[in-house]
Amino acid sequence: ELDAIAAAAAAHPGLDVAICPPFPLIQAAVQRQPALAIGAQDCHTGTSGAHTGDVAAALIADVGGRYAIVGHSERRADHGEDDALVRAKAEAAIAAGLVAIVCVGETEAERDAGRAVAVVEGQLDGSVPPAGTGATLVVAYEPVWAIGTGRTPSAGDVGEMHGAIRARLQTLLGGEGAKVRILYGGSVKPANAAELMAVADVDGALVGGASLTAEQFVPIIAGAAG
Ligand SMILES: O=C(CO)COP(=O)(O)O
Repeated sequence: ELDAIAAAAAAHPGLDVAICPPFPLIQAAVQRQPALAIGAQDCHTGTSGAHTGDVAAALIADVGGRYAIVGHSERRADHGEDDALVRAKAEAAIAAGLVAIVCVGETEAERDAGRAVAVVEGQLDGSVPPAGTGATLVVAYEPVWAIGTGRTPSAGDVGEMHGAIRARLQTLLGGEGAKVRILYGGSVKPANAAELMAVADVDGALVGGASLTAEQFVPIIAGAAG
């Protein structure tokens, strides 16, 4: 699968394609496809010390990783990660030379209550590193209720949220906030990728299930390339 994905990435040099496998597979993925960007699904906040089971951002960089996803909703839910911890992880990733992909997104109850934009703005305020730049920071909007469910927000709702995220990033980061790429994630599939990627301020996708097979991920790469 990785070979076919790497070939598709090479065929679209204007697009940044990255694969973020579980920790034990990062080094093997880098060695197999050195030209394909590989990243991690998490990282630790610290640079040294005794933290058994945690993986330092510098170690991810050492084995050739280039990205770290931080604050994924599953980390926030399964491990109680709050905004301050997510920000500390993002800062550690950036300090190690990685690009930090900071995830935000509302639950279904929060959306039903009309609080989706306010919730995401609050997550951005708490988790975006103040020194983030267009080169070091990516934000991924992933509504929790859309992850792995086959459901996606309407293009209108995605546009509203990404516009709000852009505005907040510009408030938080000034001019760099205009350069930070904002990904949409949650049930991105070959059939909906092009439509979602065409929405204003959607600069890419964070793909879960459909990234596991080249059969599904390669058409998403093509859809993102337009
Ligand atoms: O959480 C996700 C990516 O990190 C999205 O997962 P799915 O694409 O499987 O919905």
